[in-house]
Amino acid sequence: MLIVADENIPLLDAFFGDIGEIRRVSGRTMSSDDVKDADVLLVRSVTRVGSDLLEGSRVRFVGTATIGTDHVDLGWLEEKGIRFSAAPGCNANSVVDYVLAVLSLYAERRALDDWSQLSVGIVGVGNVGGELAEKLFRLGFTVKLCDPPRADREPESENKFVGLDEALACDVVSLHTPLTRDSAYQTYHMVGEQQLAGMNSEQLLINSGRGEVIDSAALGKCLAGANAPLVALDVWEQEPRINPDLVSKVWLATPHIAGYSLEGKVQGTEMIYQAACQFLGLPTRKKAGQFLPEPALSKVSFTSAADEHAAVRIALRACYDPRQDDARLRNAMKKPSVDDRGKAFDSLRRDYPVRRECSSLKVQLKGTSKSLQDSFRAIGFKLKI
Ligand SMILES: NC(=O)c1ccc[n+]([C@@H]2O[C@H](COP(=O)([O-])OP(=O)(O)OC[C@H]3O[C@@H](n4cnc5c(N)ncnc54)[C@H](O)[C@@H]3O)[C@@H](O)[C@H]2O)c1
Ligand SMILES: O=C(O)[C@H](O)[C@H](O)COP(=O)(O)O
Repeated sequence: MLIVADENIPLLDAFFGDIGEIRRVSGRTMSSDDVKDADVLLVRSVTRVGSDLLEGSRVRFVGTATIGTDHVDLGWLEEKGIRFSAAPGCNANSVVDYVLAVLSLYAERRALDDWSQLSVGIVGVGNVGGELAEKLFRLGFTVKLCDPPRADREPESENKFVGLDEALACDVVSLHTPLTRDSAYQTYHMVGEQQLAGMNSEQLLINSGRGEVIDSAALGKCLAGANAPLVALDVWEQEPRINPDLVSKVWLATPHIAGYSLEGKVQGTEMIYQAACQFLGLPTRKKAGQFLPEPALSKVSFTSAADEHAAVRIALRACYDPRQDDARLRNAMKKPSVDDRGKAFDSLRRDYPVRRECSSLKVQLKGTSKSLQDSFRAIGFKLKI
């Protein structure tokens, strides 16, 4: 059996080595020639999967080790009887760590001692947005949830959801929808000129869903004005050839790595391994946990944290600080040509340093209050008291 796989999928040999021969190819440039003899195709989000790639091939199973599926022509696969599986939720905790770290920096920028004074509008309340909401509720934030598909599906939860306008009026707005172009709830350019015009310089807009959910031309114009919101973008239109001018205008710019924790990536591989085994009628013998090493930073200690809010922010950013990724991306954007900048964007992602989730860090607390302990737990840290 031939398995053609994106070379950036971690632990291919460990999970798939005894199932078939593995051919690694570049996900970004994968061609129909690369896959024509394959039985199984394993991708991440940078490979467009549909008739152009697969017509005439032997592929019977396609797995994407990602949450998003906008790169896959699901209708065509179904029509051709090709089994498909994604990895829902695999890196949700990683994205939530990213958003919380951004929030902590924003609270400092606004000189807020207590970050939970901020209201947060979450647009798209699925695996990522739902996990974020849960953590923010536990931390005491005011949270507004916007998810029209769920609001329509769950009429009993009448007061649970708000409209987009109400979510966009919060201090912080975080986008977590899939990219869709042909549904009643289309998200392509969902945040455009009109929505941005309603925001102001006291607000923060975060996008770690898909770049095309924001109209970046409208965003560029808005950011040239005096009353624009602060913006943190992890995802961009036209990746990897993103607009350097937009990078220079946003507050935090990262190269689509919000979901790039080691846990998130390995769980993505594990989930498509499980689905492939089920399709092939094979037993599943391997688990992500077998392959996750002890984190290099496994413990931080606080003895009587005088400033409890600062303690939470310190621990959070000991795990993940988006400013390092921001600096790397800004540096990559100094390359003179579009091609070189695109390559640099992809290199930052391919050579991404090992990053562990907050849940991998043990926080040792001595003489600290119950409310501080609750905050650490809400974020997902393990506690030693
Ligand atoms: N930056 C990253 O590294 C990264 C990592 C993981 C996922 N993502 C992106 O985030 C997206 C969301 O991930 P998820 O795991 O929460 O997906 P999910 O499918 O679990 O949830 C998405 C939610 O968005 C809602 N939604 C759909 N259309 C909407 C609309 N028009 N307005 C408001 N809500 C709408 C859906 O009803 C659903 O509840 C993924 O599709 C992916 O594109 C990015
Ligand atoms: O959809 C996802 O899971 C994320 O966007 C994921 O982190 C994308 O990573 P990539 O496939 O581009 O490596």
